[in-house]
Amino acid sequence: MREVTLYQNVGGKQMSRTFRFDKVFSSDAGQEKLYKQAIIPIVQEVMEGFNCTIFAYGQTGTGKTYTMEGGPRRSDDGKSLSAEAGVIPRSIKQIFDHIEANNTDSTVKVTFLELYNEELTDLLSFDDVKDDSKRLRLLEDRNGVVAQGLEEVVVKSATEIYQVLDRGTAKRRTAETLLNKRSSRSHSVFSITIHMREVTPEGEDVVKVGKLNLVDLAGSENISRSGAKDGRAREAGSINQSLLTLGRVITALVEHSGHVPYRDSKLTRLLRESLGGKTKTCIIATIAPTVHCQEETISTLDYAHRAKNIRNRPEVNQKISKTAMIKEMSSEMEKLRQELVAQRERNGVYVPTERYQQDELERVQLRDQVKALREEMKLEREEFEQQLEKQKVESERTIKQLEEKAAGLKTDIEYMESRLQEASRTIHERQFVIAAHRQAEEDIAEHAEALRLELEAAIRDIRELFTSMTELSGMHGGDRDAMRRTQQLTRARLESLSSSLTSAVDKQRQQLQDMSASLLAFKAQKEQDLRQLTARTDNMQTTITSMLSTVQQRAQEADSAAASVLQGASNAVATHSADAMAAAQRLDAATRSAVEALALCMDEQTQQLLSFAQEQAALAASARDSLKSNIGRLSQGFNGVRETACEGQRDVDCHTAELNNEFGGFIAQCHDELEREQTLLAAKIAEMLQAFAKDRASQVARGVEVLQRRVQQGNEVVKGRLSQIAQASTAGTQDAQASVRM
Ligand SMILES: Nc1ncnc2c1ncn2[C@@H]1O[C@H](COP(=O)(O)OP(=O)(O)OP(=O)(O)O)[C@@H](O)[C@H]1O
Repeated sequence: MREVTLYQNVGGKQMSRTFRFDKVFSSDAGQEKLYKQAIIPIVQEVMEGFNCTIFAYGQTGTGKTYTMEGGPRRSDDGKSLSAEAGVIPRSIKQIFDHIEANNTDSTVKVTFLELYNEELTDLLSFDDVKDDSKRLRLLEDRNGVVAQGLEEVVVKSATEIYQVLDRGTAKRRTAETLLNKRSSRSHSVFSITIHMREVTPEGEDVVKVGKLNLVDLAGSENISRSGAKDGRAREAGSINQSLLTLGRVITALVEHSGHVPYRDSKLTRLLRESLGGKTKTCIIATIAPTVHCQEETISTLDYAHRAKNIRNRPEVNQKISKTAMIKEMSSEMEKLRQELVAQRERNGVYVPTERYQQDELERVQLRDQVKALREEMKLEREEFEQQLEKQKVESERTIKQLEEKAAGLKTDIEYMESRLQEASRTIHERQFVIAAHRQAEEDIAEHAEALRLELEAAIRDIRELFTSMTELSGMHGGDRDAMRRTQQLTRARLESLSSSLTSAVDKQRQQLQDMSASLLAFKAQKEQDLRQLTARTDNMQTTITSMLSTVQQRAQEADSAAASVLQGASNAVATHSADAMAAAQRLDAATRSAVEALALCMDEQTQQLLSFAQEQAALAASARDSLKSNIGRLSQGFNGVRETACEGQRDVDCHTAELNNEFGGFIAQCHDELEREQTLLAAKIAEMLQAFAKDRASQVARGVEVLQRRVQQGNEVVKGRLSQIAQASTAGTQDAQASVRM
């Protein structure tokens, strides 16, 4: 079987994807089958002097560890391997079987390390797993990248190697109890190096070297799900870094990019030779054939499929002649001896000439690097200073603008205050006018009282007039004309009195109406003023709020820009310092001290930079704070003025309402009183006229009666006189006749 086909339901459509591999094993394929078909040829190549690497890659729980380590190692008989034994024990067995079968003179060395959080732990050392100082460092030597101080355990039999393996696994488990499920998130590399002695056809003794790396990678889903849980951010990030870099390295190798980012993670640095190098590499991709793991399965298959396209250039390791080997070992022994002597005497460390020269070369390179770093730092510092200067200028400009706006606001506030004063002056004036109106009202009331008195006096005069008229009428029965004139005169005076009273009332009403109208206009004016004041207040508040938010935003921007520049500088310095420190560790004590001095100098510069940046940040913060406090004060002042304005307005409203009430009552009262007085006056006048008319009629009737009586009396007198005259004339006639007769 060489294919994996994945069926997916995409938008209701059944789709399938097929991946081709060298070999595919179903879930029921046992450990033995996999080993026989896939691993045996690789281990054989190792025995031929090749370097080979076997990776287990896949989602957590899909069987990477099971494939590499397997279940119980021993079968029930305790001699052979169990059916569940994985790739590692089986490879060990194959190697030792081969050695024994060929009776090869050989040395087998094993190393076992774990990479967790970008930190290397030697699983075979007896150091405490919690001791951070015992973490391994990666160094590059002429054989490639090696973990400095990694314990290489020489083993003589498969049983011994199993014990070593168990020790490493136990140590890994101890670490796992410290951090739950650590194995899912760590990578482990178990390496077996075999030195095999051979005799060439020429009869030369040579040593053949083969190396097998067995790598159990962290769960691949950590790539996509990393960072999802807060507590694991850094840890997952590191796994990401290693797995992602592995992915990127694979992509770069497949696409034949110029740059392959091996140096971006410890895993890829460590396995550099296994990826696109001289090593033969096999990837075992483990998957879970369930629907809910579909996404991860596709990703794993994709990953493995891409990796399949990497073309390594396997080369058999150069065989070392026995003489060379002895020479190398002697020089190594000499080196160790010198080191031991130096250690004993504590007067330095022995360094072989070649190593010294290399170190010297590295020192020179490092010096150049440091110089370049200094230049870079200088440039960064200059750039940082320029940015700070720019920000300072910008902040100053902003502050100036804000100050200008604040000055504008102050002017506005002053203007508001003057408007307020004007309004309170107007209120006083209005109060004065109202007082004057009240005075006028009182005057009018007094005038009305005077008029009333005058009317009473006039009524009294009329009475007197009628009395005199009556007398006159008695005396002069024929003086009707005079009486009529008097009557007309009286009516005219009464009318003029009534009209003057009406005009006084009208005037008073008019004055009251004017006063009401002016009060209403005053109120409307004040309301409009208040509306304008409120609108301006709102505008000013909006402006202040927007100014505050702009200032805060600018300050935040300045802070974040400074922080990012600072962070960038710190990062650069940290990276450079870390690189410099790593390089320094490869040098001798003298070089190290020079580098340390340089590092110190860099630290100082960093400190200077940091303190400078902090100073600038503090300056920016204090400028921002003072600006904030200025604006706060202005805002407070403004609020105070607004409060005062509101209070003034409330007073105005209150006064206006009181005045309205007072005037309403007063006007109503005046109206009532006027109407009552008018009614009373009208009633009195009507009464007077009635009484006057009645009196006059009765007087006239009495006069007529008197006159009639007098006329009768006159008639009777006349009659009596006439009869007397007639009698007298009769008597005279008779006398005359008598005299005549006489
Ligand atoms: N082919 C298999 N046959 C029997 N059991 C298996 C097989 N594959 C995995 N298992 C079992 O499944 C469980 C998980 O497997 P394993 O620990 O090997 O997964 P893993 O991919 O290494 O997980 P992690 O990434 O967490 O280390 C173990 O209990 C293991 O014994």
